[in-house]
Amino acid sequence: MAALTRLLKPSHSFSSHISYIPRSLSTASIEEADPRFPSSPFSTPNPLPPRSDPKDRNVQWVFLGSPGVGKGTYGSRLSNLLGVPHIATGDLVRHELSSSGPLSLQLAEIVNQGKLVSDEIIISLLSKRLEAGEAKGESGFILDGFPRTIRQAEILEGVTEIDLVVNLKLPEYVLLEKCLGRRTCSQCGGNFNVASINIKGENGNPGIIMAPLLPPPHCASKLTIRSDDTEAVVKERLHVYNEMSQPVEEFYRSRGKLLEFDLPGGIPESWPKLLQALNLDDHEDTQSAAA
Ligand SMILES: Nc1ncnc2c1ncn2[C@@H]1O[C@H](COP(=O)(O)OP(=O)(O)O)[C@@H](O)[C@H]1O
Repeated sequence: MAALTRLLKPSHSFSSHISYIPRSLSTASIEEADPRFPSSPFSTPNPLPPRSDPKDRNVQWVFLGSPGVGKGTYGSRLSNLLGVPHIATGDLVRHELSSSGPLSLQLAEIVNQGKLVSDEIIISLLSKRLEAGEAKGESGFILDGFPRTIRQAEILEGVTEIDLVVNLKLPEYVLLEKCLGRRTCSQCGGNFNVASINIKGENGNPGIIMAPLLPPPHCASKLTIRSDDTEAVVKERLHVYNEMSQPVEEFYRSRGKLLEFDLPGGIPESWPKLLQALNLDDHEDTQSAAA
């Protein structure tokens, strides 16, 4: 329980917000060095070695990347494949926003300006989510949208061992289009994207083609747009990412945990390559997951 005790020390500014750290975010493996990840800084992490069943892997992964890059898309696909929960702090924030709880007005103002919610609030929401998952017997996770500040990364580092951090990357001009094209079905919760991206390569920069991910007819009349997916707010979120979250990439790079992944295109092009980069292309489940 060493890590938990450390986190809950009265001197720690988060002590009043973290009432519980699930076992998966607490003790055991912290003190043991993980031989999969060499300690030398700037080394490229070696994703998990192939094993017979991806669901045995119980991963603790983080997805980093700018708004619109596809953290949710690929995080949730991998969560299905690996049988671990996909926990997106943006979803936790939106869930809180949609409730009439005391936090919702405060959160609406922050989110609709494209700013970051305070570390205290986000850790409190995440702790509650992990606690609920632990009670249901969840173990392992794919974290999406957390950590987003060095402070969040340090706190996470203090309580658990992150196996791998996947840094998804797309050129900035594509990110804006992708955010503005996002749609969610208010009935089934399905996520779609109406943006059609076809940028020719020039001046040594590669071109990129991303076909839209269109909703089926029964969702078409029920599509919603996130209130923070307006041009001005997306630009601010991209700016905030560069200022506050890009240093988190370096935090993990220097610990040898960062796997850089440049998306080569849309889902059909990117998903098989991502599986390959993660050593997950060896299992039959990947075929059905790709469908
Ligand atoms: N780890 C976090 N720290 C602070 N704020 C967060 C965090 N995760 C989500 N948020 C808040 O929720 C909003 C939506 O998050 P998310 O859905 O991850 O958006 P994005 O598309 O920008 O990656 C963010 O703009 C921010 O206000």
